[in-house]
Amino acid sequence: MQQDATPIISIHHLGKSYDDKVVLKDINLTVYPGQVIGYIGPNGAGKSTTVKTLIGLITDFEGEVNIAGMDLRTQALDIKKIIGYVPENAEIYDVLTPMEYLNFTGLLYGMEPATIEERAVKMLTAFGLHDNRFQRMDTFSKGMRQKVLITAGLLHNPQIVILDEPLSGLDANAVIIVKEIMTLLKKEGKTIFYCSHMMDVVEKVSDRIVLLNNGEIVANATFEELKQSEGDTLENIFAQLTGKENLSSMADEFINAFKN
Ligand SMILES: Nc1ncnc2c1ncn2[C@@H]1O[C@H](COP(=O)(O)OP(=O)(O)OP(=O)(O)O)[C@@H](O)[C@H]1O
Repeated sequence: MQQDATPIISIHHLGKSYDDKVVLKDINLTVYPGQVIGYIGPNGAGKSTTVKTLIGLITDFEGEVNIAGMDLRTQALDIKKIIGYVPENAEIYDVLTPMEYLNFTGLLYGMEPATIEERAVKMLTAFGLHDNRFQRMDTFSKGMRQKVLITAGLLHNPQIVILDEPLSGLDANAVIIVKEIMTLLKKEGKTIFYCSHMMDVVEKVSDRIVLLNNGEIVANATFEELKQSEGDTLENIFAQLTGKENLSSMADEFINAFKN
């Protein structure tokens, strides 16, 4: 798709270690404008580390990252302006109300207060939080907080949207809304980098699936291409490529712990 366009994200030989533990090894990835990348991998594979690098939180990486023609090492602040990031878990300022929090976030992005107000009300209403918009968030459920985080990540209408397990804690209706939001953002030409363990959603929304295992990319293809070479469902492909084909015997082993 759009192979002749200029890439919006180019990652060359990205590496990252925590002390002497190597977490990302020679990651090479090219993402074109308007693509939805499903970035998947087992727990601890290095997905969040990749994302934290792309959004400029991790600076001591090896290799080169270029985003929208800007070098991540020297132009991180400009890059941050065009990225929207929704983390899986965040320390939300829960003594604030959603409107206060979104106002704070929007102002950090240099948005006009009137635009923040208008957009925040519309987005919160779409998520069913209109009546909660002036309540302190310390009483909110995980899903309600997640809805506020998603709103905060998208408020400035970013060109690139990075979602790290955004569906965490959301109820079934909210999952449908977020999937639909992703589809609409894609239609608007946004580039989406989507990390998730929810294989059914990744399978449906991604143009390209990138599978990370032990800090290395072990697959980078469309779902159709993966199906032809690796298996019928993304769950099976995932198990095959991450060397975990004996999942039921692992479950047996777990339950056997109760037996003498
Ligand atoms: N701040 C840190 N200091 C030391 N090690 C870390 C740190 N953050 C992550 N790691 C390690 O790096 C590896 C990759 O972690 P990362 O969070 O990127 O994985 P992930 O693929 O996002 O996993 P999950 O699916 O469980 O969220 C793990 O072994 C983790 O223990």
